[in-house]
Amino acid sequence: MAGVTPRTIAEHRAAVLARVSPVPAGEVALDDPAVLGLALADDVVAATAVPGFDHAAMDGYAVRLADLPADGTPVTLPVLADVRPGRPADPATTGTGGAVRIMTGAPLPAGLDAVVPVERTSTGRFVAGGPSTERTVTLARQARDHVRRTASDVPPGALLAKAGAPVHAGVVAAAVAAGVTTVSVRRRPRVAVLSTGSELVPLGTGGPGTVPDSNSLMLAALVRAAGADVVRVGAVPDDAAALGSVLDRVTAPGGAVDLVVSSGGVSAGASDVVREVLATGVADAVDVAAVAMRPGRPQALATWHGVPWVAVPGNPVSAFVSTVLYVLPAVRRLAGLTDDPALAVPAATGWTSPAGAEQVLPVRLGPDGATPAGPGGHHLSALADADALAVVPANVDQVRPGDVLPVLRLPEPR
Ligand SMILES: Nc1nc2c(c(=O)[nH]1)N[C@H]1C(S)=C(S)[C@@H](COP(=O)(O)OP(=O)(O)OC[C@H]3O[C@@H](n4cnc5c(N)ncnc54)[C@H](O)[C@@H]3O)O[C@H]1N2
Ligand code: MOO
Repeated sequence: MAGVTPRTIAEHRAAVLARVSPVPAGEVALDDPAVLGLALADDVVAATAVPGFDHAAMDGYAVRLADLPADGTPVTLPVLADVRPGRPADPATTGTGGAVRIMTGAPLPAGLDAVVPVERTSTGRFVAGGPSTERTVTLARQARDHVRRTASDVPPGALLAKAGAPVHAGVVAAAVAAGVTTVSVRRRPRVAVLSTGSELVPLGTGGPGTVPDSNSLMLAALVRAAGADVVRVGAVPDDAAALGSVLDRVTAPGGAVDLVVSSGGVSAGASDVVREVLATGVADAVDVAAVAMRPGRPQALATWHGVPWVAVPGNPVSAFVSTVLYVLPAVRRLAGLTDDPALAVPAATGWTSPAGAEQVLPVRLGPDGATPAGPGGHHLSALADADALAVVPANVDQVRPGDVLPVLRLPEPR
């Protein structure tokens, strides 16, 4: 692409991110499974304390420490009452000079301040479901009080999860326990995915000279894994009018996609339909770029009827790495998720890298670090074996074992 000064990966990513902003937020109940994976639009703060009341941490007998000799001498106490989880402590159990049979999680009766586990008492064990038959119990002071105190885990108002984090099982556990019922989350962004090329045919069809449209399925899988809902258009022929009408349709008001992603048609060929459509005047904010990276040099950005459009090159490995580098951060920003930082991972073996361009290499992560995936290099078979992409700086032409590289993990399938 003559006349275009190559930019860095970071520069192109910044250009992409400048075009997107988070989708709107709304309240969703924490018992709705659809909340899982969505980004928090606000911090989640504890509404109530955890625990909400002083309670027994063991099955046993609640006692008043003042009734037990400090030197550990056993005493025999009358069993005054029986308290169970889920009911408030009966004021009648607020006795002193006796022991109260108590089960784990039950509120500690007022005036009592420790629990002696049943196995350390003369009772030995409780019979499951059995009635309270003990009239007295012999027990001694223990080193620990086995009481979980109000707010000892979470004080009211404590920050449980930050805006930009995804709602996951741990967030649900902490928030629900702390009295939170709904969270403010952003809906999943909607992303239209299409590929361009007159040679492309849908899955399971084809003839001489045709190519299965793997990119639109691959793009859809990555975009979905990153948290978006995908509108997959599939392959569009190398025809500017056809591509223009597909873009008009997916960006029509009410159709409401938040982002369009296309593969192919961005280099200098006679049938490079994206380049052709970008020149028609319908597209705004057109940015045809060359990135000093291998693979994935030709890239383009535009806005179509107000919707941001990221165009990645058609070579399937180029399309894959470009999607991970540029499209997935855009999806995360639209979704309201905080940026996924690169890991710093040592190379487990050495490999060569082109001079003057950042190399984006599919790798496998293991205990010794990153190893080129599959047969190495930019092959589809490497993608099938990869769990991350390593980014080798432009000024490095030989990676040595132990060199620490930025590594982007591929998203888990959803
Ligand atoms: N004269 C130049 N030629 C090329 C340049 C250049 O700068 N000057 N750049 C090269 C680079 S780098 C790349 S990458 C490719 C990208 O070209 P396009 O984005 O226009 O991609 P296509 O030509 O449409 O396709 C390239 C290749 O990938 C196959 N392909 C495309 N789409 C799919 C799909 N959906 N599923 C499976 N395979 C697909 C396609 O059949 C081609 O083989 O341009 C270089 N050329
Ligand atoms: O850089 Mo192209 O993107 O060679 O494959």
